[in-house]
Amino acid sequence: NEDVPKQKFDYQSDVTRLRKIVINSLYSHRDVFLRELISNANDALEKLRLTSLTDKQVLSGAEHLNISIKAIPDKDGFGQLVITDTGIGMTPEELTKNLGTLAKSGTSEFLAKAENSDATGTGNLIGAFGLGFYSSFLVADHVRVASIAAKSEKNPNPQQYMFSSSADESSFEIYPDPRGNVLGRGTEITLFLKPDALEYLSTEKLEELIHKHSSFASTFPIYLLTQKSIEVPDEDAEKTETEAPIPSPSPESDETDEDEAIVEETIEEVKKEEEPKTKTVAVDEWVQLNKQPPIWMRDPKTVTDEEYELFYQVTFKDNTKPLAWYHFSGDSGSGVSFRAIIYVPSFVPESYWQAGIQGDAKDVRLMVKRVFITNDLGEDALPKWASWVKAVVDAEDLPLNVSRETLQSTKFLKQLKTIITKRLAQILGRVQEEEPEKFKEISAVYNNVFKLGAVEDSKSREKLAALARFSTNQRNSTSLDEYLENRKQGQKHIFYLADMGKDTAVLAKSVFIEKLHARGYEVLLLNDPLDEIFVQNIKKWKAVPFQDVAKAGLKFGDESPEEEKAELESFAEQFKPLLTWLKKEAGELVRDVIISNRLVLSSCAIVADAHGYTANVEKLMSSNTSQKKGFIYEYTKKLKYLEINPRSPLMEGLLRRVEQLPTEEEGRDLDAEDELHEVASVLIDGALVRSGFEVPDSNAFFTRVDRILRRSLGVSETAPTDTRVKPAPPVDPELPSEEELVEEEVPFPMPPQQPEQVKWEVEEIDDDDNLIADVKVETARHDEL
Ligand SMILES: Nc1ncnc2c1ncn2[C@@H]1O[C@H](COP(=O)(O)OP(=O)(O)OP(=O)(O)O)[C@@H](O)[C@H]1O
Repeated sequence: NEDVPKQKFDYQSDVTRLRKIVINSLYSHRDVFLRELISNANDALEKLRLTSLTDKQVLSGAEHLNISIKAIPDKDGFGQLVITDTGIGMTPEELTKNLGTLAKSGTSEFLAKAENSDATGTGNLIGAFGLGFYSSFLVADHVRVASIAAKSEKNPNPQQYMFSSSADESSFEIYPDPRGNVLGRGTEITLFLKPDALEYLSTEKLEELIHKHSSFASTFPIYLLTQKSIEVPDEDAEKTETEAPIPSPSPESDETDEDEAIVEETIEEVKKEEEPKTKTVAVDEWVQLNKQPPIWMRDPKTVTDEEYELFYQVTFKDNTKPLAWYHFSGDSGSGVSFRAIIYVPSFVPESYWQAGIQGDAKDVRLMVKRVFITNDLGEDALPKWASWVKAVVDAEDLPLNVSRETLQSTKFLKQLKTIITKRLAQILGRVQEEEPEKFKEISAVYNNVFKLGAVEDSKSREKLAALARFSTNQRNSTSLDEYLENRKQGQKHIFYLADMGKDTAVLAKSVFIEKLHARGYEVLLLNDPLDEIFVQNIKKWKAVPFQDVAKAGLKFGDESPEEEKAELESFAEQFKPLLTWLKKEAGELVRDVIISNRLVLSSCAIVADAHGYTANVEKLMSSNTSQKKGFIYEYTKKLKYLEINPRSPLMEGLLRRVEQLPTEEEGRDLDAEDELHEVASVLIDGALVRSGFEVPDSNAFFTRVDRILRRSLGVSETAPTDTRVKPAPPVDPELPSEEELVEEEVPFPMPPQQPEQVKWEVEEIDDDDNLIADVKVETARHDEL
């Protein structure tokens, strides 16, 4: 062993940091190591199986595809745990690169968070990050990885190499395995267990862990070496103590029965040769732990909620529980039958909203006859709204050697897109109807996704818009259907007010809805940028059009036109001098000044023309700088009215003052004119602000407000403010030292508690959403396009 030339490598610094976190703060999570190693073994086997579809020679070296786990206690009470797979294996270069560096996205962000949080916090973080191979150091103070890559054209003569590292070293060694190519193909990980981790030598403990966390992790058999006592003839005792071979059947065959046959046969033979004189000996036996067929192949009635959850967590490496799921089988219409489980995760990753409009679905695991093919269905495999979905789909009839490229052009993939989006909308609709409390949790996460989907996906528009929830002036959450149930007689519109970024409590007090609110009408209060886009795309719900209440032309639906007209005309006549004067004062800012029919409390407001921009749309447009410059934008921006409330004492007072202004040139009172000029200016700017618009020059506005305040306080309007300040010190040519730059540490804010799980029973529904009970899954769960 010592003669072999060993090459020493330093770990990449991120790996050193990660190993430190693992070793220092994750004691209570150390069970995860086994799950992580089994998951890596499974990935390696899947890679091998996929490669073998196009290059058969990779299969040489080891006959079967499996994972085996063996505990080896030693005489001093310590011991090793060995996890072996016959997967794709690693070349010495791959050992160095894969195990010595961290190539995950978000690594430094994760490390910084983990280093700043306590053990529990770190535990939560790992679930999202995945420690992978490094979790070995939770239980082992020394790890050895022997690996031999699969034979290929590029590597026709692979050699078995060893990676060796201690938990407390910042370097690792790579060298040819002194035992030679004993593995044939694949990877063997030997954990030299820490003195306080010897519980992992117990087969009961290992069995329990694998059942709990990993029985769904692989479609390949997972074997555990166990010991059982049998009676044997005295002289045969020596023979039976040798280790049994792993009874790996091919995963495509009916493995369960064959396995049992092998074990029983051995016992039978032993029994046949039984002599009267026997003794009890321990024999090694490889027991397959994941004998059940994969979960998606089982009858949904036999799968428990816990099994669905665990399968989700293991398969998609998410330690939170899914909010809902749906398990079904169907026929793609082009003759491909399949089984699938679709999950609604408990969160939408932040990157979802940051990424472009293309739905980059990374978590639809497509299999063909249990063989994993890909989880990359291409960029437009799903509409953006559904691209967060996590699903497994197992197709029966696609050609097995379908490559990713040819796959993308198959009809099946297009149909899969329709199947998944349709089913997803269906699951969500059903939770909404049948489990309102659970739907609340889903809504808290996905409300904007529903709105986005209604805009983007015309096929699912109705279903998704029905799921969207809105705040109103009367309640926190309503669907469009519930809104219509509350519609008043004669009301011909769904009223909404949109102002992105504003709190709904503030919107509820908006000048635009004061009359609607006072009269008891319900108004949707929209404060997300998506909302405006949503209503403009949807336009109507159940034939009732949306009406932006910040626009001219608001109708309640119960007006008597004659009376209203007469009243407005009489006010217009009475306020004519003020309207004319204000129009001159407002200049270019508005098209006209008119008597308002919508104000109750406020004195005035700026209302957009039916074709103009409301404050919200103006904000949306101005965030897009290219649109800002156009002539149409500038023109449309001016399509505004200043509405005044004829019942407001302020307006009445202003009318009187305007009427008192001498019209003749010689009698002009310039001071009074200036003062009124200022009042008008503050009034118009105030109306803009109150209506959500930006004031053209906010400095000038506040200088005027300042002057009016001084006047009302009796302070001199012209007295200057003391504007002296201490000047900055002279230029410093030196950079500040590190001590000078040290800032107070801000503790890392912990994420909120996970929402409670939503249980979902799998039931059969047909395309008209009717429930079909008690029909066998093979025939009943059917998806047709
Ligand atoms: N048993 C194995 N057989 C072949 N390659 C392996 C095996 N275990 C690990 N590797 C390689 O080492 C790399 C690093 O493994 P590690 O577990 O640290 O991260 P990961 O598997 O990529 O991520 P995660 O485990 O979080 O999903 C893997 O991507 C894989 O290429």
